[in-house]
Amino acid sequence: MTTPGDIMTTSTGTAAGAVVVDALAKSYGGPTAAMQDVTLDIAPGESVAIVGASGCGKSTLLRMVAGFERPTAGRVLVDGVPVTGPGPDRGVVFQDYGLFPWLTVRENIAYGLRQAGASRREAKESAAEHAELVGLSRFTEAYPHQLSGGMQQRVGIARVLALHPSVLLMDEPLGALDALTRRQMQDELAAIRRRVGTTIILVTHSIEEAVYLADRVVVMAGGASHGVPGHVREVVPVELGEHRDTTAPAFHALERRLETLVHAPLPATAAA
Ligand SMILES: Nc1ncnc2c1ncn2[C@@H]1O[C@H](COP(=O)(O)OP(=O)(O)OP(=O)(O)O)[C@@H](O)[C@H]1O
Repeated sequence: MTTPGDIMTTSTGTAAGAVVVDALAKSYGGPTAAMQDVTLDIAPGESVAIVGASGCGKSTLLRMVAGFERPTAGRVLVDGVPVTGPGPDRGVVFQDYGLFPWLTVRENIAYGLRQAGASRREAKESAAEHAELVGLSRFTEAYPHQLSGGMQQRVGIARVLALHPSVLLMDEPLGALDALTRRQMQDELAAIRRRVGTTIILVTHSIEEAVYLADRVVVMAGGASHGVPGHVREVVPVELGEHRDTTAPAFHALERRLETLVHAPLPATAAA
């Protein structure tokens, strides 16, 4: 079995985790499509945050990459392979941890591994390694209700990472946490990312979180309820190095630029 620090490769030996979103569209049948013509090229190991006003299609995009929903048009490719449904190459972390309350931390992390065919011993060892990766070595025998929200989400992340996805998809993973825990978990996510090197696509309402964690921030706009299909307004690179200081002037300047982009009005002609 691979360990948390291993770099994943495809069967051709190239680094895994390349995501191509190609002219993606989704309509739920209303007068305006939820999303239209969304194209993104995400490199292996890249961390991309998706931000935008409510209803612009962030979660819809993530669900289509996850394979939970089929696009109306366009396609998603992961390492060159079209996404036709959920798959082990993509791990999904949701806001509501989704842990089994009757299983311990170790059992929760091991569960997916056992389902994927790992032996009891392999699953146990890997669960212990991944509990350590997220700083929960001392809590492997605890049950979810004995843990704080932040700790439960760490279990949720460890459980997904134990399956060694080449792409980690996260929809507001820290949204249910208080501000202080959220900040700690952002540090944790940044550290995990440096260690594991998985491609990350993160949907967040927090511009600060996006600037803190991402290599690029995708700003989406529009949405069915705005009368304009959801679309990519701009993709902004975050060139602030590996260890970021949220109090630095350059950090604030980028936050302000992104806030302005997120809240910019839709073109009058398009919205008409
Ligand atoms: N299952 C569904 N059936 C019908 N409409 C849907 C469905 N899921 C999403 N939509 C619509 O698609 C649009 C995009 O929704 P989505 O949840 O992707 O937006 P979002 O940017 O993630 O929003 P938020 O920031 O509020 O979570 C919205 O207008 C929403 O009402």
